[in-house]
Amino acid sequence: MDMVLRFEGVDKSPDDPDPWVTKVRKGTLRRVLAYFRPHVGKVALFCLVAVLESLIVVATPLLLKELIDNGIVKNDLGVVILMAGLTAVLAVLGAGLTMVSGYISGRIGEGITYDLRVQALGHVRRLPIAFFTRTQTGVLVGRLHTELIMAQQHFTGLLMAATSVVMVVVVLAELIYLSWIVAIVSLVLIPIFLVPWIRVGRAIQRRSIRLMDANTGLGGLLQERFNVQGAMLSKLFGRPAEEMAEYEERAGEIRKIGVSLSVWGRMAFVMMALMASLATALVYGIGGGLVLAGAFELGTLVAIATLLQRLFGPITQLSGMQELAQTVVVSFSRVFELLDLKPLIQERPDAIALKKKVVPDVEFEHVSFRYPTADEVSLASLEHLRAERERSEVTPDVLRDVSFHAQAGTLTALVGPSGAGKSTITHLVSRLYDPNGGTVRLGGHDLRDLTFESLREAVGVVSQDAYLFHDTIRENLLYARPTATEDELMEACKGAQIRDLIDSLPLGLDTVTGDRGYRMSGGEKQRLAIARLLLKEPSIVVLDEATAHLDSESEAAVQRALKTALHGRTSLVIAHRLSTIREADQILVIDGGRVRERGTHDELLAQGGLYAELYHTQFANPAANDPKPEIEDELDDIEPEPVIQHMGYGG
Ligand SMILES: Nc1ncnc2c1ncn2[C@@H]1O[C@H](COP(=O)(O)OP(=O)(O)OP(=O)(O)O)[C@@H](O)[C@H]1O
Repeated sequence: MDMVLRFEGVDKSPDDPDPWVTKVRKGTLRRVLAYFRPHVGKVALFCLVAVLESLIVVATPLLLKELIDNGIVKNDLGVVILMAGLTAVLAVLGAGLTMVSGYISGRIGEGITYDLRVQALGHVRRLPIAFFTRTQTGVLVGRLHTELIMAQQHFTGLLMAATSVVMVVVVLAELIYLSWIVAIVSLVLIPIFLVPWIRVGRAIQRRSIRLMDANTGLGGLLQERFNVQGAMLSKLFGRPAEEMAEYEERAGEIRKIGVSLSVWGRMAFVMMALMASLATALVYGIGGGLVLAGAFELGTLVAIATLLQRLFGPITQLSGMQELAQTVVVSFSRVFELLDLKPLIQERPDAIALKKKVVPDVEFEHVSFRYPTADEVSLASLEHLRAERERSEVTPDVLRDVSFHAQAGTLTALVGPSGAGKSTITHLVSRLYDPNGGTVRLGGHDLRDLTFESLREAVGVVSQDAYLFHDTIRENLLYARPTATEDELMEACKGAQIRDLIDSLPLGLDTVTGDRGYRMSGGEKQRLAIARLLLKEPSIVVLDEATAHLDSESEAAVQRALKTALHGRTSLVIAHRLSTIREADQILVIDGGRVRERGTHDELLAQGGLYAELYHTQFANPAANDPKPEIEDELDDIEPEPVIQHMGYGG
């Protein structure tokens, strides 16, 4: 416990700042130890092997004493051969036991890291989307992966070093047995040496954390810049010289900390070696005098000298243990930080499942919402650029008193300026966020009363920039329904108007989509996303129509696909296309987080309000002024049509 408290007190200096985030909390050590519980049997076996190893180590000097005093000095070859043989046998046995203890410590270390990793992954998976919107992906991956590997390595090293404790105790006991004077001298020297070592240990610990942070930070930056979108932005807008300079600066920082860590580590080693040499010289001086005075025999001095080598070796390891233990505790505490983040959105223990096969209605009742603050959803250490003042800054309300009712099986179109809150409304329907006030209901149930599983099954989402995994088309589709047969996959592709494309590809469904689907066009990706939706068969569809102009063929295909996707479902569509808006059972005009107007296309036009104004502004725009604004209902005749770019407000 002391150790943990000491970490908290690590001094900060301008040139050697603490990492600004990781705090090792009181109780962390106890928490780390709790992970040992399932591995108690292996730990006991490990201790037993450690004791056996120590006994072998201390038996060797006794054999040497016997060999010298009763063999060489008394000229007895039999004793010499027997003792030498026994020493060799013990050496082989000791080597075998060291291998066994290495295996067991590996099993314990890996086992504990496995438990922690699985727990952390499960927890992060449950965190709300707000966490992921704030977190730098690479840094999160670093925390869950690289840092855990480091923790595991240090942890296994720590277990190995733990055998030193047993060794030191046994060696000291034998020293006392052989000569209490020499034992006392050794005992006095150890604390004198360990005091300066504590300072060295702290310096090493500070640098280890900074190194971990710097490595994770660079990893995060690389992940961001080297994914397809990042690489594209960088190629189009990037300033290679400046970017390279940034990489160099970060890599240079890592080099600087690494060199400093290496120097401090070497200093620790030198201190230990010096201590061992000085102590050995001292003991030989005192012991030699005692042999000359006839206080003990030559064999005893050699045994003591041998033992001392065995004592300072484990002490060196023990001192390294402090650094290792600190690093392990810090590494664990970085994962604990994540585990301690309470998911803002949780399933109630008594949550009920939404009825299957029944298409529910969607109702918003006086809903207000603001996006959560940084402190509510994420960790500063995972957002490398988060400003201190932003942490608890309350964000403004994005939705204010929003009420509407989307009848089961109908189409509701959301229109309005960019930033009005349309996407936010759709996020609340799939419970990516909970409202701060009011209620969102599906089929008459408050969303917060429903099980996650039934909600996931009921609501299907197609976003503007449909995300595809870097995998085959088949795997991307099966993600929605792993049990789907080949026929069902092809049927869904047909419904989504993507079948012809797939048939034309040499590898068909086994074509790889590329990172984030970058090898598919915008329209193709959206149709694949629709196929995925059709396989999922949700009763509610949340859709963000593409704003980008598609060519006439893609346009018509997407619209046909949508027609299939929305049929018989309750749909909430962020609409950009006139045909969708005209077909909607109700249009909600969202502005400034409120529902300003509602009604059908004709009703709203007749009202002559905001919708009418925006509609006319849009179509007064020559670029968007299609010669045939009247879209025929017969989908086969669909022509490219005006895209309502957020009703004239841009975006
Ligand atoms: N994760 C977030 N955290 C904080 N604020 C957000 C977040 N997402 C959106 N906002 C803010 O909420 C407001 C509403 O955004 P929303 O995405 O709902 O608008 P929208 O009407 O869908 O706009 P667009 O048509 O441009 O997509 C905006 O001011 C936006 O900046």
